[in-house]
Amino acid sequence: MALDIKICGLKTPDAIAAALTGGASHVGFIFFGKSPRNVDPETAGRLRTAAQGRAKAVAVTVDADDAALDRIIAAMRPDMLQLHGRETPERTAELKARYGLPVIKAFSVHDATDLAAIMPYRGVADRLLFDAKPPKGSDLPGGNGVSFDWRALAALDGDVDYMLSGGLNAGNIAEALKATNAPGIDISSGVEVAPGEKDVRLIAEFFQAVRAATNTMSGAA
Ligand SMILES: O=C(O)c1ccccc1NCC(=O)[C@H](O)[C@H](O)COP(=O)(O)O
Repeated sequence: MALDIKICGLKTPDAIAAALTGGASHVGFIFFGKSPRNVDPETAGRLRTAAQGRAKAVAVTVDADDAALDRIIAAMRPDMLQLHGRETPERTAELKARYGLPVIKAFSVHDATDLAAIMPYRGVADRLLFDAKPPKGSDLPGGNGVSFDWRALAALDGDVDYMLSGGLNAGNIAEALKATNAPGIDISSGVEVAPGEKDVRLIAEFFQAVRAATNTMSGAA
């Protein structure tokens, strides 16, 4: 099965073009005021057109209310919604029904005990995303550029569809894929030169590293 690759926190046409050229399956737009990657819905709506028919455009929100989500959905027309806050299973189901969109639910992980949190979301969220816990003092629930111990995911049932996230970069993606065999990966800070500033060269290098890693793994199988 092909590996899904989400480049998240995109804000410029150049960065989106680099993500699509590299072969991103998903491109993510952040709607969170405190984030250096925050975009307004209208800007995201213009930017996401480049991805039409090439990659899924994901709206990333954090405990957003209906009014904020209505505006995002109307202006951006996302293919998927990513819930990166404390949205309950009930709220997740409600949003899926309200917008008729597939939902990615994010979970923060430190060790295998954190995986118990996913149980009530199974059959509700379409996909899970495992991210590291934010460092102390961070204002951001995601996009912190920190990893968790990937061995925590060894306890997962084989049929859980998820994206591995948190502190990935060209230097560690081979090890991350080897440790987890994740069906999808998600990256933001690892392709930036400063918080919120994507770099087209780093994006290209990340895709190269992913290709090298997956070629090595398929050769070894
Ligand atoms: O990236 C942000 O600024 C952000 C802010 C608020 C909620 C979620 C956010 N990012 C969500 C993502 O999917 C990131 O790609 C993920 O957390 C990984 O980020 P990184 O560790 O920087 O690669």
